[in-house]
Amino acid sequence: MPAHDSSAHLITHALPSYLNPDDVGPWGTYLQQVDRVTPYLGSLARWVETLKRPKRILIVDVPIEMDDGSIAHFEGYRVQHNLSRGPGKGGVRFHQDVTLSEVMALSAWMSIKNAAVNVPYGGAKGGIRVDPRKLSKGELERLTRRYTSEIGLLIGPTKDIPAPDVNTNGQIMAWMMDTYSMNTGATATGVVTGKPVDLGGSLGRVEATGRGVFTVGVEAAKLIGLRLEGARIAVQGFGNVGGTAGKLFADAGAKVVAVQDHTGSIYNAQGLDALALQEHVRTQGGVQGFPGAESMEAEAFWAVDCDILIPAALEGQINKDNAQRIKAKMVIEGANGPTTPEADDILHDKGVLVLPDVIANAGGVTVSYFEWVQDFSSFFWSEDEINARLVRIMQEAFAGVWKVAQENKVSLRTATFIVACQRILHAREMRGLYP
Ligand SMILES: NC(=O)C1=CN([C@@H]2O[C@H](COP(=O)(O)OP(=O)(O)OC[C@H]3O[C@@H](n4cnc5c(N)ncnc54)[C@H](O)[C@@H]3O)[C@@H](O)[C@H]2O)C=CC1
Ligand SMILES: O=C(O)CCC(=O)C(=O)O
Repeated sequence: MPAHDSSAHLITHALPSYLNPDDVGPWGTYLQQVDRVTPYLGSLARWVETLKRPKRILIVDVPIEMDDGSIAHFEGYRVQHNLSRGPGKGGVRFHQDVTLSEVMALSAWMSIKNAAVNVPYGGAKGGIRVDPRKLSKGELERLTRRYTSEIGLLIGPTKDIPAPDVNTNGQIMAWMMDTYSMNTGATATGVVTGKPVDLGGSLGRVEATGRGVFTVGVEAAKLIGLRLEGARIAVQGFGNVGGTAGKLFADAGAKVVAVQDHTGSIYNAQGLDALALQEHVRTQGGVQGFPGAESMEAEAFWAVDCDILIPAALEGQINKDNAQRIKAKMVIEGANGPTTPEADDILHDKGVLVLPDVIANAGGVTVSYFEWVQDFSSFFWSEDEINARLVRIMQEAFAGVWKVAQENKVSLRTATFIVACQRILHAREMRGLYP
């Protein structure tokens, strides 16, 4: 039901019909997170409604010719949640379960994340409801190009800059950059990030999100006295984010004991060879059948004996049904929105430290920012320089959030929202409302 301002003011807060305040999916999770931060926003709280309404939502029909000559239609989205701090920024997801509610939530978490690490962007996200594994390479390219043209009125190097997310990669970004450039008549490398290095991509971007997850994990482990040497790690999702994070923790002396992905769940108490597992996933499409591991039931994964749990797949994976069984001392959210608010409370009561997505997985967009800056200046940095700057930004942002959490006696998630929402709403207040 739309909420009306019952006062005598002319202005109402009636919600647009497409926004459901009782959403039980990712958007609902995000709304609850905003409600939790509102008491800490002081006078900026009067602007908080801005965060509950995406600025722009574009829904597009994406028709393509399939290899068999038939015409298939796919539903695509680009949502710009908030543009107060700069152009929209956020990835594009190709997945069979993509919904508008999900893309809205993902775009909102981008606004929070970009403000939390202080990169000069608003938040945006896109997606197509499609299982890309069912498409040929030609169909995938046609889908990507048609989608890029359809959202072409919103994106651009100074307007909104897409990047990879689930099931999208450097090749998809190359097609997006090429399509946008052809449509506008000039090569525009800065229209997307996460491109191949030969096309204006940045060294270190592929590993950046996982490296950021590792960096905040190391910082938090020091703060709670958790030794990484020999620490047992469980990872859900062994793609770009989970695979890199797992490998970096293993390189630091930890043991990756359990991994779950869309093909199955595997376990080895002595530790899995993370590099070999990455290669297995690359060639076999998933963790199933990895030599030297036993398979386990999907539900048993959540109760596995471990010190650190890294959800790095999809939203809502840690919920009221499995949170109680989690044995880890620390959860590092590589995925966006992997923990529901009920599960957050259960983990808090159990004394499990949760490093929230909006800071823990911000390494990807941080190096995307570096890529965008390098594209504008056509001057490219070394990988060492990129990694050093990434680690510094992640460490400083995390230390700031930790301090706010201690001072206000709130979770790291609410602390990150406090820092980020203050930045976003202060920018809104300073810019004002009128052209
Ligand atoms: N790629 C990036 O730079 C960033 C990604 N993220 C988030 O990290 C998460 C993973 O993204 P990527 O690694 O980029 O995607 P990816 O496509 O490389 O990997 C996704 C992984 O999730 C697994 N997965 C999918 N459905 C699953 C299910 N039902 N159960 C268990 N596992 C499942 C897949 O098997 C795969 O291992 C997403 O939530 C994404 O939004 C966050 C920040 C940046
Ligand atoms: O690199 C980017 O611009 C955004 C990556 C992304 O989609 C995310 O952080 O969730």
